[in-house]
Amino acid sequence: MISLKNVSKKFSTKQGTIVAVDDVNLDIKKGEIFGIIGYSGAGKSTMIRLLNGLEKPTSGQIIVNNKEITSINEEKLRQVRQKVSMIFQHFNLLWSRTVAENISFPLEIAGISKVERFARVKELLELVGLDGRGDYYPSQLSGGQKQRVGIARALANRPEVLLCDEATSALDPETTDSILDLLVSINEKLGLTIVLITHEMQVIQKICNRVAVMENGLVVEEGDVLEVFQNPQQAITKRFVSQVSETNQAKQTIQNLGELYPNGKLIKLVFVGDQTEQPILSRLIKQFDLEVNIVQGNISHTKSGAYGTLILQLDGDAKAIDEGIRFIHEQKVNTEVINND
Ligand SMILES: Nc1ncnc2c1ncn2[C@@H]1O[C@H](COP(=O)(O)OP(=O)(O)OP(=O)(O)O)[C@@H](O)[C@H]1O
Repeated sequence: MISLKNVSKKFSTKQGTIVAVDDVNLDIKKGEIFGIIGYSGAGKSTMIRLLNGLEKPTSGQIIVNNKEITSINEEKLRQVRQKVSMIFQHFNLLWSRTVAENISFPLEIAGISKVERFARVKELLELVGLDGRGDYYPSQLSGGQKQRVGIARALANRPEVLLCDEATSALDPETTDSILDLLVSINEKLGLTIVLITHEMQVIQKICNRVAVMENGLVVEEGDVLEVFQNPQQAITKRFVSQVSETNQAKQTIQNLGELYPNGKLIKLVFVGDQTEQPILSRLIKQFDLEVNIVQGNISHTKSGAYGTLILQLDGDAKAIDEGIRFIHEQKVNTEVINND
């Protein structure tokens, strides 16, 4: 659906050249929800602007829907862009127009007749859960409802790709969840390809099939969300994953336990899918002469399956601890010793 081949984007500034996107290769498949995560300045906005043709790459190729958008003329680019829509962090609604008129706006530009526009707006209001709100003004709506208008407007011309630019960053957690649910439902109902940029791993965890992690313009890690959660490779990815799997309180507990039990070992187990149902812990306690304290445990649900972490403190003699850890390894559970103190 979308392919980036050795794409770089450089900006010349008074301070010198900034490489906002650095030799990126990506393939985004039709119908998937693909997330791009990174901290501020990583290059996410530039990436999304490259995908909708608002920026031209300094080098490399971008293929959207079988069209190489870096070399086509303005007219052809406009045709491709009609199939690529976007929603924004601050909604970008027209405040002097009603909800229905906002949604209708791209249809007017496309020259759709009034009767057809009316029918399509009605359909879209239902799709995004805003039935009966067509005559409201944006200022009369909550943040989540404003984003629903943004989504309806973006879908008006039946795009094939929806780009989401930090679409839930201005919303509270509960509203974020409802907007993410809506994105999943339209992805499934309409077969729409969704590309989102975010700095929140919760968003990736909840709705994405695959993720690319960006740092300093580079895609430093990419893969299936469940795999990335299970086995993050880069330091930055580990930080993002821990945003979801470890609370600050638990980090504090780990530190405290490290001080309280200087001879023990703290280990983190990562379970995926069926492993979350195995009685590994009870077998560990029965088979080895170990004191086992549970420091923290949770199960997160990603779009592709369950993922759980369990932090244990193992106390006993060094041999028993090593054997216990070896036993867990043998169960093919990803194990990491957090401290050796
Ligand atoms: N038009 C521009 N001119 C000069 N530098 C730019 C321009 N656009 C982006 N940059 C620089 O490119 C780098 C990447 O910026 P970008 O906005 O893509 O990152 P980001 O990950 O989206 O961060 P944020 O979430 O803060 O927007 C930054 O160093 C930024 O200052």
